[in-house]
Amino acid sequence: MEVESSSIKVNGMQFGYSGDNPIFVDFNLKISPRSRCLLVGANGSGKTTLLKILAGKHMVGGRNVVRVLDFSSFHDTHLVCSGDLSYLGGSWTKTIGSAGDVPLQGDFSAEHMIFGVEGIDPIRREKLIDLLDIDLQWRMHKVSDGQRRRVQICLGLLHPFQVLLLDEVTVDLDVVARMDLLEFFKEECEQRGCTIVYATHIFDGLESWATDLAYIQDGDLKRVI
Ligand SMILES: Nc1ncnc2c1ncn2[C@@H]1O[C@H](COP(=O)(O)OP(=O)(O)OP(=O)(O)O)[C@@H](O)[C@H]1O
Repeated sequence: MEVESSSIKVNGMQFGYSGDNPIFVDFNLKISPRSRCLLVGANGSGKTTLLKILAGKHMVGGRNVVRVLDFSSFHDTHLVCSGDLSYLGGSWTKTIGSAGDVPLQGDFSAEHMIFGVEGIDPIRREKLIDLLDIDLQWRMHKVSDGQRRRVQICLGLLHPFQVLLLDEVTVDLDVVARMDLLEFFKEECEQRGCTIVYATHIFDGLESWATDLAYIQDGDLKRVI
């Protein structure tokens, strides 16, 4: 008998911001382990909203509606606290375990931020600092948007995640950094069996990167490949 396996499963989800019409009505999604899924759709189609729901930032229905690694992404907070589920979005904050949302702007160094995260494999940390070309002496209130973004991405990748949700995070990166990062993501999926969902409007270099493409339109999922 074939055992069904999904890293991400959404079952008949309904969601709208309070007072507004629902964005999703009876929405279903299944993403298998090792997938690199591109999430695409017009502005306002609901990509960010969906990623935030998957990241457990909105309570939607009961425990069985939004499942990540077979847990409820909203109720089972250990998913985020353990680093198994990592979300990198547009805002300049990073959710770090029980510390909650930590701002990424202020008079402190990149080193302070990165080495302040406990329980990290030093080899993985060095690899990410190198990959993202981060100068540990950067002061976070004086760096450029792209430099701050590199630190944010590094923080989001320090724990060896099982599911990674990316919302347009490569937008401030230069071409070389973006390509290196995409290659790193591919290796992570292939070597560690992780799952990545990446919402973007920038398709350069993604032709052979993605294993799945999910297109959202009118609150429905049109799976393309
Ligand atoms: N906090 C909020 N409160 C109320 N409505 C919201 C909120 N955030 C988003 N929306 C609405 O929800 C819909 C989906 O927005 P969302 O940001 O998820 O789209 P998106 O596909 O990520 O768009 P883009 O490609 O422009 O980033 C839009 O109509 C938007 O106006």
